[in-house]
Amino acid sequence: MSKTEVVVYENPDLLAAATAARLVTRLVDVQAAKGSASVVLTGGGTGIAILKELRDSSARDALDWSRLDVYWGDERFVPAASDERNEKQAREALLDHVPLDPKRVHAMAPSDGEFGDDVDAAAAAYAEILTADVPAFDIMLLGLGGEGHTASIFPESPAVYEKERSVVAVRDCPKPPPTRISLTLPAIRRAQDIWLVTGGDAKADAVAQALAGAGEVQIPVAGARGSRRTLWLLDRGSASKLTKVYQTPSA
Ligand SMILES: O=C1O[C@H](COP(=O)(O)O)[C@@H](O)[C@H](O)[C@H]1O
Repeated sequence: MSKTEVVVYENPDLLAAATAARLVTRLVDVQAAKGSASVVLTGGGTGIAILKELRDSSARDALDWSRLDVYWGDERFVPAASDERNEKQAREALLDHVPLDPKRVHAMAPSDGEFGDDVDAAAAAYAEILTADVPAFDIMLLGLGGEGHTASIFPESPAVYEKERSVVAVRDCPKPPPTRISLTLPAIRRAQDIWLVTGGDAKADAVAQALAGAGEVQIPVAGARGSRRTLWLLDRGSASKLTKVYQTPSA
């Protein structure tokens, strides 16, 4: 039976630092148990702050980076060199600073890559990678938007209704850039552990609605559940509209 837990940190810096520490610990445990581990990265302010914290932490050396598979939950479909790309931000924050096996870093294609501007082909290619490689992700990090999107699944958009495909092209996103690639909710639910990481008052309504059991069509993040565990990692701002009292580690 999958568990849902909520941890609230004092501020966004502590949220990022504590999540980085938790991430390296969990990945080391998974590697010890299975030999290798997989992680799905998110873009966004908190997601990238966690990666920077991990880069600056001496604990990162506890992980065997060569036995880690890295995937993304979503990507902005822009040129490879664009600062908007989640992959580029993640590389600068962490991936270029640790000894990963390049063959195990599974980025989604950019708009000037092998599929050119064919976002459907790029999404289908990523789905192929997942079919070949991934029975279940070990840990998936996901952010969320104030209107309830997660990955690039926006409220009431075609992606939120997808039941068959694991990866879809997303067009006309309300948040720029408009064209993206995203895992779907069925693919997200293939993760053992989902960690929903977000900070700031602007996320408070979406967090409260998702945890109160909102429908995933209106609040897509409500549909993000891990098969083993769903862990919400929040700061005081993003948790400010929760009515129940949750675990708050002291600063
Ligand atoms: O565009 C995106 O936004 C969300 C949330 O980002 P934030 O900066 O508001 O925290 C992120 O989860 C997603 O990966 C990204 O593509």
